[in-house]
Amino acid sequence: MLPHQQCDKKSKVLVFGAGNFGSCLADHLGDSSHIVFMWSRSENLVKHFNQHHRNPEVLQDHQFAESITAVGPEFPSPELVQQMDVLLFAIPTEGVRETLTALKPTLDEAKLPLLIFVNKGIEISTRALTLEIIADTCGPDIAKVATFISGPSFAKEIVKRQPTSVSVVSLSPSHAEQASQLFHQPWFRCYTGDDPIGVELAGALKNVYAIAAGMAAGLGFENNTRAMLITRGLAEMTRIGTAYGASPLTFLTLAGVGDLFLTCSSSTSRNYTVGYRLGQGEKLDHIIKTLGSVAEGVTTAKGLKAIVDELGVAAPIASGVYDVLYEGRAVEERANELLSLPPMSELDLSVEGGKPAKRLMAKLGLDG
Ligand SMILES: NC(=O)C1=CN([C@@H]2O[C@H](COP(=O)(O)OP(=O)(O)OC[C@H]3O[C@@H](n4cnc5c(N)ncnc54)[C@H](O)[C@@H]3O)[C@@H](O)[C@H]2O)C=CC1
Ligand SMILES: O=C(CO)COP(=O)(O)O
Repeated sequence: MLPHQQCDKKSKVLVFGAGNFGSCLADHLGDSSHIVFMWSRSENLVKHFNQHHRNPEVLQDHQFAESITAVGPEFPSPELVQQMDVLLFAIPTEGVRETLTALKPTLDEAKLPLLIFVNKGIEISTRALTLEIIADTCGPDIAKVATFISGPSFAKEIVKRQPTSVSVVSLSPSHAEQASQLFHQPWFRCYTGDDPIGVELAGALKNVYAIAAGMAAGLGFENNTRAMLITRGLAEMTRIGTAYGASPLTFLTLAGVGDLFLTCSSSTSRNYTVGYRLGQGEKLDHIIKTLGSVAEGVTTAKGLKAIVDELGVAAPIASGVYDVLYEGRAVEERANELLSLPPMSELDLSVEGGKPAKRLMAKLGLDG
């Protein structure tokens, strides 16, 4: 196992969310000698974690770094927040607006901590990416320096220090650089970039295609079908992203094809598992109740449908997933419809547009 490199500068980090990814990243930073607080809404989790340095709900076999203190269940106090160098948000996208709204009054803009987001989704009621949620709740100046980490990174492999790489992006290159310095380790390699819209879209959309890949496996289809779904899914993601206003190249990064490949090929993925169980004939409500963790692709499929309709781009796989999740269509029947589509050009990126990204950039006071 590669050793953790200790850092010269100890940062104080508050992690919002003590689920799989929040506790895994808290551990990652705690192990490199940062002082880490982890907020959970569960009183039992907070007590248990502080006594045993184990998370009773997720990653149960892992012994967590001693330098992590769980806090909660009350929302973190202004005194605690104001001491922090870094705030790391590891909660599902549906909880980000509520959390930032509660946090905003305590943020001191003159001494703003580094704000890092790792959620991968689209807010269902507004179709907003997290960049927009940040602008709405905290203002454009804070959104402009927010940083996003995304890429192929299963929590349960990170805690075992399996070599992993992620994209670290922000509209502000210096903030992406700071976040990269904070997280980078020989076994957790960080690559910086400046297309948060593309990275966010890639991270959210790959979950929908992971559901499709799981459905195909659940129906009994094998490797050729998975490769087809990954490749056509990538073409579809890139087409949607380009029409949205993101760079098509972003879909070739760790946050794009890297994460798509990972989650479409492994039953470790919750989204893949949701699809697999649907393909095997289970009902969505039952799957969600028994999954024990969030599968962001389920809500994202709904937000994505609205985005695709607005953009007017072809997204047959995402539409198929939406129809199964929300229109009560049978997986096999909908899959047969997809397979019966006429032949088409393989690389159709000739989409005009970029309106949603221009709208979002205008909200931030930046040219689209
Ligand atoms: N698990 C993984 O390997 C990875 C997960 N992610 C992303 O990280 C985000 C979190 O995922 P996980 O930790 O795996 O999910 P999880 O289901 O294991 O944990 C979610 C955590 O967020 C908390 N939470 C839920 N709603 C909340 C709200 N409204 N306000 C405050 N806290 C709330 C839950 O109590 C729980 O502590 C998701 O967007 C996921 O796509 C990203 C990369 C890898
Ligand atoms: O995003 C992930 C790994 O990069 C986790 O995927 P799931 O949410 O499908 O488990």
